[in-house]
Amino acid sequence: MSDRSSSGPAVALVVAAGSGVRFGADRPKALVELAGRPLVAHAVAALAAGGVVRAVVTVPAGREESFAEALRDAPVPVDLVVGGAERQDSVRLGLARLADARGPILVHDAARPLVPPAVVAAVIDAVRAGADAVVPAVPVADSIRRIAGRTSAVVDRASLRAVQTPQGFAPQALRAGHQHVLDAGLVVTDDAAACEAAGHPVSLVEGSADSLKITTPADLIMAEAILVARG
Ligand SMILES: Nc1ccn([C@@H]2O[C@H](COP(=O)(O)OP(=O)(O)OP(=O)(O)O)[C@@H](O)[C@H]2O)c(=O)n1
Ligand SMILES: C[C@](O)(CO)[C@H](O)COP(=O)(O)O
Repeated sequence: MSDRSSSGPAVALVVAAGSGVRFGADRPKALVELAGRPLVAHAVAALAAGGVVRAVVTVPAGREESFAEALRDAPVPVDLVVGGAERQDSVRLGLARLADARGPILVHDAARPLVPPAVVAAVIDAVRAGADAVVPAVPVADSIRRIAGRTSAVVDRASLRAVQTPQGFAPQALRAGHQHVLDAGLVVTDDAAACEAAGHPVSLVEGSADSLKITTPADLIMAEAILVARG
């Protein structure tokens, strides 16, 4: 736990520099439109509605203009930073632009456009309350099996959670986590794992089924249905 995490406004690092190979669009996935608006614009608006006052967005090299256009009407100031080869590289590069951040830093996938503001606010509140690293998570719906050679073994899903973003951090914990990952040559799939590898505890708050990650075109259909249901 940290006692230095609440002394500034909450800011966001939105990772949007992926190409979206599994989605297979004619443009970077974060620029794909959901209800006529790019995913990255939905994501920034959702973070702002939850209490974030500024966003750094990582973008693919050479696509700065398209992203600036997509975020022209963003409700908070946005800085664009060219991302890296892997997600963790993009986070590290974006983090360098947030060297002055003193309050909670929320790292969010542009590919999760429909995170409810209440989840964003819960993450911010948990960091302000002193947590180093906070993850929104949801119970696992499927039965789970672990591969064991040529057979497999059931895993008790009651103790498992599926991890979402935005993940919230005390700034020094997030910086230490990504420095550790870089120094040790580790590969992590999310930022809580980076902090954990550096010795910081990770807290959970309740995530939301609405906050699905758009990975394939089928996910976009699901997101459209969620928007219709929201009215
Ligand atoms: N080098 C990378 C890779 C990913 N991301 C971002 O990290 C988030 C989660 O990644 P994912 O959904 O897997 O996106 P892609 O890497 O673009 O997808 P794919 O693996 O299908 O190419 C996305 O918002 C993506 O833009 C990033 O900023 N920089
Ligand atoms: C950060 C993340 O969305 C948490 O579930 C996930 O780890 C991203 O994984 P991906 O392989 O980059 O899609």
